[in-house]
Amino acid sequence: MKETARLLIVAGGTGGHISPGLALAEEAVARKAEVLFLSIPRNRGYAGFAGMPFTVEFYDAPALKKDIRMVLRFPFDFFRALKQASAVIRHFQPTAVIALGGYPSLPAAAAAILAKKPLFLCEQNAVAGKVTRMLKRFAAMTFLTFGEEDASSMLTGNPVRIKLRKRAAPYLKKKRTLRAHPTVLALGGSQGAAQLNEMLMRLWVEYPELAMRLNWIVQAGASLADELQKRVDFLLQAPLRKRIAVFGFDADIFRHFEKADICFSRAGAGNITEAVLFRLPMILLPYPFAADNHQRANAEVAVRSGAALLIDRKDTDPRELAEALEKLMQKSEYKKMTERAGQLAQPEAAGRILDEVILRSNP
Ligand SMILES: CC(=O)N[C@H]1[C@@H](OP(=O)(O)OP(=O)(O)OC[C@H]2O[C@@H](n3ccc(=O)[nH]c3=O)[C@H](O)[C@@H]2O)O[C@H](CO)[C@@H](O)[C@@H]1O
Repeated sequence: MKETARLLIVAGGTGGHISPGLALAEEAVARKAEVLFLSIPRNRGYAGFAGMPFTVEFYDAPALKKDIRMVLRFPFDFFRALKQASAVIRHFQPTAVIALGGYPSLPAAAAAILAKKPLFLCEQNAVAGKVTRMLKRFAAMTFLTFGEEDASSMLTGNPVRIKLRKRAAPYLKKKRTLRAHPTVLALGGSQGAAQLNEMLMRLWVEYPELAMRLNWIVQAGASLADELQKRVDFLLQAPLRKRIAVFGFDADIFRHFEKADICFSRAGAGNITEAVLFRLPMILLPYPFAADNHQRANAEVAVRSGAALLIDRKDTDPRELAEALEKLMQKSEYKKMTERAGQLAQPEAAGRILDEVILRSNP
């Protein structure tokens, strides 16, 4: 990369958008580019911003909600954010603007188009979000985590932070074999998932023999972990209790990936991207109310690749989970799925995206 590359990276909202944005920013700084990261005030306290080697600024991108007052105010709020983003662009003079999707990207992407700066989009999900659909035709390129490439999009995978790539590298290199007491890592996503917690609780109660053949690490969500722990303590016998570790949220989630043999999780793009980097076969329980049912579409990609089994239900019946676990505990099935998970991994996503951005924006 030439010294003059100046990248404006726009990401806000949940970790699922910000984290790949940070991965791109880190990679760009490692290549000696100048980076300005633009987010929204709600994310001011986001832990991942601490100690980053680039400036983070905030602007007031309005949310696209179905509330009548917000809809009426939207044009004014959007225009204010557009002016703020235009000022940032005038001042920083980026050679390219990379938007990570979601409403926090929209005014800055519009400002980039008006200022005739090359715009690049990253879409994390198998069903493109509203903002990606709106902006795609104006973008120099759209980078996809999942799905089919076309003339205006490239399948690169979802960028992951350098630290995670380093920690996952040994797992991606070596073959996994099924251990005598495999560890299931259950992930509810950044907020936790009550349905997933309850399905596990029922499995432990209704299938105690199966439960005793496994160890369990459960990321239950910050607001849900205490309740799950209380029920574990109250309802389960000591030998099974000892096999279960529950926590709410851990900024260092990767140490749990390092201990796991099987991943049972929601089908967020981040969860899937990270699990396959550790070659973990997955049992996916998509969040049924996600926009355009995108978690189901994400899960289907992993299932078609042979890296995951799907549980598509809104209730907490644990029968399919028990069946999926039994299937994964067959050595040949486990081996096949862990290999397929490794094939889905895209550890070089950030590098590939930056190569393309630099090439097409030609600083
Ligand atoms: C409910 C919903 O609509 N969720 C969406 C949201 O998910 P969300 O923002 O929750 O992000 P993902 O599910 O993609 O990833 C969760 C992230 O949280 C991290 N983590 C999780 C638990 C923990 O204890 N510590 C920790 O650091 C994981 O490492 C991962 O990076 O944005 C994603 C990207 O657009 C979408 O694919 C998801 O469908």
